[in-house]
Amino acid sequence: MEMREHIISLPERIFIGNGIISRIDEYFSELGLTGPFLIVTGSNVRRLIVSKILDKIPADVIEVQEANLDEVRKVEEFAKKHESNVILGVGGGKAIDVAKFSAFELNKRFVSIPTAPSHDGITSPFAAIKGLGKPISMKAKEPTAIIADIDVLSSAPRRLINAGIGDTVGKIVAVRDWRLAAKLRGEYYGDYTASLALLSARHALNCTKIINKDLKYGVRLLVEALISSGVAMGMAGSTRPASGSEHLFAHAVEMLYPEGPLHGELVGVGTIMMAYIHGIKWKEIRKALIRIGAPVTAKQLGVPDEIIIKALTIAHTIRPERYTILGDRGLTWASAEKVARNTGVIT
Ligand SMILES: NC(=O)C1=CN([C@@H]2O[C@H](COP(=O)(O)OP(=O)(O)OC[C@H]3O[C@@H](n4cnc5c(N)ncnc54)[C@H](OP(=O)(O)O)[C@@H]3O)[C@@H](O)[C@H]2O)C=CC1
Ligand SMILES: O=C(CO)COP(=O)(O)O
Ligand SMILES: [Zn+2]
Repeated sequence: MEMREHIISLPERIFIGNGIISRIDEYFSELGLTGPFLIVTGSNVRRLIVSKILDKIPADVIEVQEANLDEVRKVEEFAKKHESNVILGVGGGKAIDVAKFSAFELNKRFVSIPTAPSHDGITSPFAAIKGLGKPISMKAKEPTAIIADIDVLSSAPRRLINAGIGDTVGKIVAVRDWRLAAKLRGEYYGDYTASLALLSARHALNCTKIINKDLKYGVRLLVEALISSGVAMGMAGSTRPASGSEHLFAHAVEMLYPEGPLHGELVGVGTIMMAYIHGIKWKEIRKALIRIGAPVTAKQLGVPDEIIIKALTIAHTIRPERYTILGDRGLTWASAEKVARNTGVIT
């Protein structure tokens, strides 16, 4: 068997616990991280959370609205001008992605401080940046440190927490797609990283039974699942264990309907439909999402039925090199409509 070079990018240190954001100064000196520091964040998170960090360490702050190339360039210019030494991503997936991609391009250290458990980009050395050609993740910098404060993460709006569960249950389909690609196309399949991603999905399903009763414990379980799914991506050297046809559907809707739902909400609904096509436990996944109040229909997503159907028909074109259950030719309009109808996504 030919052994090609395989590089594994993992975080150096993960800090997780209650109220730990106030210990950021200790963590930084433990790791030998010195300023100037640059915080990349969004306007809501700046207002709600960033002052907790500024109380402990001096840092410049820059706000980003979107995870696109213009915002990356803006951050890079600022970082160069202010000679930033460490770039901190503080916020949801977008702020973290812009920070980690800028750190990668500038070869600076990156610290991930998630404020919502809404995505598994917290750990992954990949970033979804718009304007680079395709609406999929690109190689970025692995975090030197992750500071996951459960008090902060569980104070995020419930919709964001539910989105994280949606992003994580998606791994059930992603791993099936990966196995299929290995069988039909001889693609490399990493048993260990696939198992790790599946373990994350199992934790997320379990989380749906706990989170309504014990929010903080549920969020802790979820954050661990998100972190280990990111580790799976870092070990695989690609997003393959964490992204399959359910993500292709989500990316397709994001392209057709940019101001639409959260990433994890779309992945959750995509998982229901792709699990149906795979012939696996789609009803159980749907029930789990309903249990936590996550969207399972086009109406709840706020997306027109036609966009859902259109997205199903174009999903296979987004990443043609990544083989999935959608095959090379994808779904016809009639079959897409049937899938969406039979799974209750449209009525
Ligand atoms: N790199 C990777 O491997 C992965 C990347 N992603 C990417 O991540 C993005 C999705 O991330 P997601 O977090 O859903 O979306 P956003 O980053 O857009 O966050 C959604 C909203 O939540 C707000 N927010 C975040 N934390 C809090 C909080 N504690 N309290 C109140 N509001 C808060 C943000 O505010 P503000 O306006 O301040 O930002 C923003 O308005 C997508 O671009 C997706 O492609 C997803 C999975 C993996
Ligand atoms: O969202 C992701 C994993 O949850 C990343 O996947 P993509 O490579 O499809 O952007
Ligand atoms: Zn995702």
